[in-house]
Amino acid sequence: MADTDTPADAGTEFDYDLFVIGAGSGGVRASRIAAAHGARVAVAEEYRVGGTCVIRGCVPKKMLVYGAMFAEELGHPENYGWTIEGKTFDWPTLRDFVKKDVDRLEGLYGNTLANNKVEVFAERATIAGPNAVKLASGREVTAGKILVATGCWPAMPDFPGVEHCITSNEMFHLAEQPRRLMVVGGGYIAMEFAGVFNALGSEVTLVNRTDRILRSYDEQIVDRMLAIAMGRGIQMRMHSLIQSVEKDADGCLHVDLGETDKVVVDQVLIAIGRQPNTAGLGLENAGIQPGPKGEIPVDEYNRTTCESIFAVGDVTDRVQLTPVAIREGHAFADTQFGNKPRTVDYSSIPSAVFSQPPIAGVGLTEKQAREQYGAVKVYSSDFRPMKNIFSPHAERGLYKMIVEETSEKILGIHMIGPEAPEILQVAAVALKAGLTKQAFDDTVALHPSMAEELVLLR
Ligand SMILES: Cc1cc2nc3c(=O)[nH]c(=O)nc-3n(C[C@H](O)[C@H](O)[C@H](O)COP(=O)(O)OP(=O)(O)OC[C@H]3O[C@@H](n4cnc5c(N)ncnc54)[C@H](O)[C@@H]3O)c2cc1C
Ligand SMILES: NC(=O)c1ccc[n+]([C@@H]2O[C@H](COP(=O)([O-])OP(=O)(O)OC[C@H]3O[C@@H](n4cnc5c(N)ncnc54)[C@H](O)[C@@H]3O)[C@@H](O)[C@H]2O)c1
Repeated sequence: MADTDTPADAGTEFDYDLFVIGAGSGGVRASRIAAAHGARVAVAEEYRVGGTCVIRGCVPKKMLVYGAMFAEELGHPENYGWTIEGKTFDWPTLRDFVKKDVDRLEGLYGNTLANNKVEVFAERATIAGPNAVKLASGREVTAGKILVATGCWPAMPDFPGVEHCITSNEMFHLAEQPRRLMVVGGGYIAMEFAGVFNALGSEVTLVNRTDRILRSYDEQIVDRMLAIAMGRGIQMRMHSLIQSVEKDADGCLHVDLGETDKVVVDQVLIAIGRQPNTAGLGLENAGIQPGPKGEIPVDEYNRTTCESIFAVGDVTDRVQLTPVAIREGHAFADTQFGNKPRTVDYSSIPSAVFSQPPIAGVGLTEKQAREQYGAVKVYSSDFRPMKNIFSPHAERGLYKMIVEETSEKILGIHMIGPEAPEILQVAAVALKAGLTKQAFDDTVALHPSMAEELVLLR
């Protein structure tokens, strides 16, 4: 791996000091910060500035989640004293409202790059050599350093008729709301879209190859999630794999799950993970050997085996989350162009699944804590959130805190319930700061709130 303290290329030996491939979360942050440090920066984007998070990930997804939450509230207006005649839901209206905001954000990201004097090439770029980039237009440019921030792409299984299935990319552009939606996978994307479309009134079937979903989350929390999802009408087909999909003349999809019956749906969403975007990227032109999933191997300073080439974000297959890609891009720019060598701390990264209701967690799950520490203590609160009193669903929230047995140092916090991600973000500070359960006990409850359950854990 190359040195960390290589100074920015000040001369004009190259067209740019830095060429970034991919204007997503990691690439935009790296471009902006490197330019602020005085580097001459260009970035190439083959689709839309903003990348997955802004254009077809976190942001439009969260807006659809708000749509689902609104539908949920509208489902039981009478307890609030409202009578609403002629309620109807129009998917294209929600879809187009989300699209409009994505367009607005894309513009803001473009402005940020322009304001920082980052040159944007709206085209695909590939690596032509250690200091050379080839653009789709045929033009070749040179740079002192190249940063690969090309992200990931949805993985697709291989079965007859897979071409009739779609990925999360297409979910934001559907012409019609699917009356019957099949979701394949048991991860983030599967649970989030299953929750959204179930709340919007689609019949949702989730197909998962094992009996576990959301593997990185606390099992008890996930079990609660599964029970709630089934209670809300999501059909769970565990230990199932699609054998084939056939499309009939009406456009309906007949899905063979290898069982006696075929399930007929309007759309099949494949959400089985995302693979690094390195195919045809020209890594071989710089002697970089991708890893088994196609990822670019890097060290803690985001250095590849080629000393002028770096990589950040999903393409490195470390942690596929926006805030992590942003931190990596920032640390790279500070290290290489700001004379401030920095690495990213990957410990205790909080995360959430924006399902209905959401799940959030930080630190070790109960199982992981028992494996690592042997004896641990688990405090929990299993409660019916006051908000749910208005709802026909008698759903209960569950908060768990896992602590070291003797010191009671917090090892993990896990939650399911309304607004869990909002509450967990703050609780994660306590875990990161190395606090003990006593600090929570010492804090007076803020009543009435759901968050107060965290200082009342037993
Ligand atoms: C549906 C969905 C929901 C998500 N929700 C969340 C969430 O709630 N919270 C969260 O933290 N994370 C979420 N994520 C993950 C998050 O979006 C990614 O971790 C993050 O966007 C990674 O940033 P990146 O910079 O590595 O890559 P990206 O943001 O994917 O950016 C890569 C960019 O490179 C471009 N590109 C690729 N190859 C080339 C090339 N050769 N030339 C030019 N341009 C190229 C691509 O078009 C893309 O714009 C979600 C992802 C998806 C798919
Ligand atoms: N809220 C968030 O932060 C958020 C939301 C969406 C996506 N993301 C990021 O994007 C990544 C990708 O999301 P995802 O949901 O596609 O992946 P994931 O890794 O979360 O889940 C993939 C699921 O597909 C299953 N699977 C894998 N291969 C399979 C196969 N061949 N056949 C059937 N099932 C298979 C896995 O067992 C797993 O349940 C996530 O890992 C996450 O980092 C984050």
